[in-house]
Amino acid sequence: MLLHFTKMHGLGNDFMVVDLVTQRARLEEAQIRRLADRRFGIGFDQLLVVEPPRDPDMDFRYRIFNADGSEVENCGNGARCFARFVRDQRLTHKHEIRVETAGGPLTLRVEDDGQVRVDMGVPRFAPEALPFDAAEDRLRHTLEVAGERLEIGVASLGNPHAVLRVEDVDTAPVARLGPAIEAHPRFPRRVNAGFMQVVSPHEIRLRVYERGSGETLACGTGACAAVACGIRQGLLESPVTVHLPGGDLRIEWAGDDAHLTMTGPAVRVFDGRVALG
Ligand SMILES: N[C@H](CCC[C@H](N)C(=O)O)C(=O)O
Repeated sequence: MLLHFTKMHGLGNDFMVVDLVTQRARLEEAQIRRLADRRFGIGFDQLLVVEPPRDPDMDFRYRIFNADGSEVENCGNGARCFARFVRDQRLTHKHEIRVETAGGPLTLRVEDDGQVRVDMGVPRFAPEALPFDAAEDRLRHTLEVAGERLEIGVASLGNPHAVLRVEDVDTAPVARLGPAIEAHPRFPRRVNAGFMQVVSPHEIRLRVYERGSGETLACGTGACAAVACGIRQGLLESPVTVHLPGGDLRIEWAGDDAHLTMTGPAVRVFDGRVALG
């Protein structure tokens, strides 16, 4: 069968987006890995799947698969592309779209200027929310990794994030420490590893080594996690502009039990069809 898809990106974090509302297909883990391959397949950081909702209060079910085939709880850049896609495909005419994810509900709002604003819910820091093996919630945890003793913040945006403050993201040891943090045994479901440089209380630079995909040009939930940890640690104040290699995101969070919002672009690149072997 031929599966119709759309290639999209959020600040260079790129996606294959598939409508399984009007199409039917079963995508196995090995197939997803093949499709994700940038030489033998279509190539993407994540596969985003649009399905009918299971919860009648929601408009869609939003499923996310990393390039390694693992299904995950959330994808922030993907959420913005999801909102553009379902409107472009006329699966909805709403400007405010409620979606259910494995990590909880999200509200996506397509703004008049074409940017998309996502209500990411309340960031959580308790170790069990990630999960992370630690005795209690702390602003910073000590992590022994690759022969080094690091001080990290941890946060869940539905998916797990470790955030390491660095002096300069350009010289940060992302290639060496990223995989070691991702696979650290204290993160039973692995973790996304963010490297955050504080420019000012309202501005950071960030690189993210993503769980299941490696370093990407941008990570939406990673930007949210870095800002949430930075605000908690007293380093940052809302709103914060996050400069990622692929571009900028605006993150707002009033702290405590307030919902955190992320605003940024969503770009459609091309439509295609692929034979599912
Ligand atoms: N690699 C992430 C999923 C994609 C997150 C990222 N692309 C975003 O924009 O939030 C994880 O395994 O939790």
